[in-house]
Amino acid sequence: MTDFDVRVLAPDQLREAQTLVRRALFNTAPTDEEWAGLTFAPDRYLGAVSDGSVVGTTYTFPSSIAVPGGNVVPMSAVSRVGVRADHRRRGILTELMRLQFADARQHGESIATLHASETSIYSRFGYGISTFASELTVRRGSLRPEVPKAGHVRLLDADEAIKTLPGLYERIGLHRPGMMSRGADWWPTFGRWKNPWVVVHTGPAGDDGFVVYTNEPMANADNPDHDNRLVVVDMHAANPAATNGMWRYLLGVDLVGEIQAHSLPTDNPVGLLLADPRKCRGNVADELWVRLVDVPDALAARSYGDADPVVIQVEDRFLPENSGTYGIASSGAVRVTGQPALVMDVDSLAMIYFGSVRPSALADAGRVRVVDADSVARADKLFACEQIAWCGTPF
Ligand SMILES: CC(=O)SCCNC(=O)CCNC(=O)[C@H](O)C(C)(C)COP(=O)(O)OP(=O)(O)OC[C@H]1O[C@@H](n2cnc3c(N)ncnc32)[C@H](O)[C@@H]1OP(=O)(O)O
Repeated sequence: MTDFDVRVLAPDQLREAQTLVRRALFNTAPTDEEWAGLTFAPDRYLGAVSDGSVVGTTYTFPSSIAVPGGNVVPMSAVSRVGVRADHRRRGILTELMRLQFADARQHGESIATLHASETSIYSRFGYGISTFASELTVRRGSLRPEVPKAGHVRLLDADEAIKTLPGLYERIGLHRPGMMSRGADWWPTFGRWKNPWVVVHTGPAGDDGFVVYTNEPMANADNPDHDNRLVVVDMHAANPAATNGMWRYLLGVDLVGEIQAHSLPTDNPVGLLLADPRKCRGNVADELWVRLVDVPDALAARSYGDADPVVIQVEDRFLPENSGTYGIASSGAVRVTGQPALVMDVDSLAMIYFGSVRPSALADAGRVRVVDADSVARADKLFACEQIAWCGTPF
């Protein structure tokens, strides 16, 4: 017996919902000005309501995501998950997740993704870490002289930026698995960055990259220079020359003590561009958490490497209709009957889906049960992906 109902929130409940989620994340409630700038995909803000008050929320906007092999498939981009502090641990998020997956299926979205505030929340609902990103800090770095120079950069003001970037992002394209479309539901959230600097790179074929960064003063009693920290929050490039050009620009900005870059692809070239690679320190963090909401559809959407087939058994306690055996072959993936060679939970399947983690690594870690030892190397080849997956879009 629960004392709450989960449902699609009505438009007049959205500000209460937005206030709840901001406060759940220890942020302030939206001001009138902030609220006026927010838009939401219709009927995708879900809530738990108790005694007439919104006590839990989750939202999704429809997007699409590139999967290995180049297909781009409908995807639920999940955010704004929060339960009021006095209503936690009584199953509200669990029921919201159940409703959200049903809603995703109704919209034909076989994949759901999110960025997690904590790693302890989402595995139980079948999400696994599917892409990773580099977080870098460059302290007083300089570019190696031989880095090729081609093209130029220009600074945009806020109005120019919002006119230019949507088209430029589309032109750059979803060229890695894990990259997602940024439609009309994403671009209004660009306002999350206060006073951003926006720089566009132009190469021989036109605009081909952009970087968005903010700055924070670093000066203090021990550091009286007017140094700033540049915080790169969004950076995309169509080609290496654009990446080089934007790093050339960033490293050349005056009054900068350090550059922090969030969420770069793990194969970013920054260390290779620097005269002293040790000026660049960083770590790799979990980026996109993925839920295969409709496992047969999601498995059929991606391509596979060249190896003899493997039968896997998927166990999905939260959405049992996904549980079953699947034949994975270089020609595709379908439901089959028969003995599995590998057995895994659906969150582990999400981890190997974009090729960021190898099945053998999960087997070594005890997360994939191996029935047929010969199948592990074949599964590695089938799920491998030449390009390193990366999303690169915060939401
Ligand atoms: C994509 C995003 O928006 S990320 C932002 C996520 N939101 C936040 O971090 C805001 C602060 N946290 C919250 O609002 C809440 O704690 C939530 C939303 C994470 C969880 O909501 P709840 O309604 O308490 O979750 P619910 O009661 O359904 O919990 C289900 C299970 O998950 C566990 N669980 C839930 N949250 C956590 C957590 N943060 N850490 C560890 N375990 C958790 C519960 O203990 C429970 O386990 P059980 O089934 O073994 O009993």
